Amino acid sequence: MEIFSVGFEFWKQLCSEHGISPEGILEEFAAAGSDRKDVFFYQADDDHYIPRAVLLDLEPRVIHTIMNSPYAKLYNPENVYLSKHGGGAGNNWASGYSQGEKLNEEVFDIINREAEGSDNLEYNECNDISSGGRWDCMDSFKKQNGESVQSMPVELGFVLCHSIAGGTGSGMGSYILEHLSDRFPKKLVQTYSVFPNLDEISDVVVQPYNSLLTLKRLTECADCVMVLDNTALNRIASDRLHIQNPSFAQINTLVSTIMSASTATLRYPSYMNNDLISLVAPLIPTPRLHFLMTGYTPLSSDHELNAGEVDPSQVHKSLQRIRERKLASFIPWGPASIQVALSRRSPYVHSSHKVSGLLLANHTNISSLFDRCVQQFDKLRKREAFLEVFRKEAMFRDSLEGLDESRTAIDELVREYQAAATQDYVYWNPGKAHATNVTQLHACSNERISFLSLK
Ligand SMILES: Nc1nc2c(ncn2[C@@H]2O[C@H](COP(=O)(O)OP(=O)(O)OP(=O)(O)O)[C@@H](O)[C@H]2O)c(=O)[nH]1
Repeated sequence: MEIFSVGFEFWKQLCSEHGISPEGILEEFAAAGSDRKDVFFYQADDDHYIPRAVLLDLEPRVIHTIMNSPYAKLYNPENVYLSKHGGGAGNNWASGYSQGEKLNEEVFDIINREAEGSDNLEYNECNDISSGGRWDCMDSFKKQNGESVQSMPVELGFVLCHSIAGGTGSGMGSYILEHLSDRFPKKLVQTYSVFPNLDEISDVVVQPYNSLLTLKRLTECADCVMVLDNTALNRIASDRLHIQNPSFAQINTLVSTIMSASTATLRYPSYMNNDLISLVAPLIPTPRLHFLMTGYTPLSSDHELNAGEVDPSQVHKSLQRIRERKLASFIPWGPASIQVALSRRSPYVHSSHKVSGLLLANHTNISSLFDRCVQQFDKLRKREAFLEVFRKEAMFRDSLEGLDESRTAIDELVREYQAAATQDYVYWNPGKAHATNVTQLHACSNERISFLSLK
């Protein structure tokens, strides 16, 4: 199974939450719903919904799997793109990137068509691209639902879902990411990026090279990266859910839960966080430190079961307590930022938990993940291991500078996160050595918790 399954699971989850059948038909029981199906789907006719998605791949296997599944008719066939070459990227970032360059026109024709279509619509949209190597491009409307008298400003954004370790999602993904931010400089680019499981020996030997090359683009070209860490997800599955050797299908169930919960306030709007910008802006006070951690919990104590809906005033009291008692450490150079967004959730998907919560945190400790990636890179690079596959591609034929620049960029990112945990971060200058004693750093964060309550 491949990473595309993450995007596929996401769409399956959205269909079930909005009462849309695998063929894209709105179920009768969902016809009167006040949810915003149009955030992630367009309406072909009264009861037919199509995902705002572009699926791209360099080899046919996964797209064929989808086309042979009950969801074959869900997607717009013009938005499913398979390279004619069909040989994949061989787990090589450079191959994925250079194929992205060659296919640039065809791929961006599809993306542009989606984006233009969105602008022409009366209500606003936000685009989305998902899937490792294959990108779903979804324009998400922020059309106010029927009762509202106000119309919202038109806004377009992209969400990309990919892996950083293989060849297609990382290499071709990097190419698209660079050109997306060039072509749509004012649009928000958010990604769901799958990080490899560093606890196990990967059969992708060049994974550390692929990862740093992609991380550099994620740092420079994305506005917000949701880190989906396979190491952490595997540990959760085995330690907390007691699943020995979890499969990707099991991991992807966790991932699609996080993805759907993190888009819940867009799809079930309330008074705040109902567009992508207001969702991520409070979490990201400085532009490069935009890698977010997620946590999810079904809260199921008796108290919650009897309490029913979350009382916002109680939530705010709890937050105040956290601040007053300093139960969490926050960045010392800015206000302690912890927010809660309450959201409804789908009435069509049964859950035994009355309340569940998604945590989105911008935590300086994320730098330890990048640091591990740098260390893995160094181990290979020092031995000059597996460089010949990169030298085969024109961009690395004469020099491996591009590879080493990525290492420098991520090392700098790690140092910036470390500096952000100190009072004098405001004076931080990437070019200069920072006089921080790393051992004295403590991790701090900016947090947002979404409580999804049943209504
Ligand atoms: N969570 C999750 N991770 C996956 C899945 N499939 C692959 N991965 C991880 O993603 C990385 C490789 O990504 P792939 O999707 O196989 O690679 P690709 O982007 O298709 O690139 P090529 O195979 O070179 O064309 C590895 O770190 C895998 O552990 C999946 O279904 N779920």
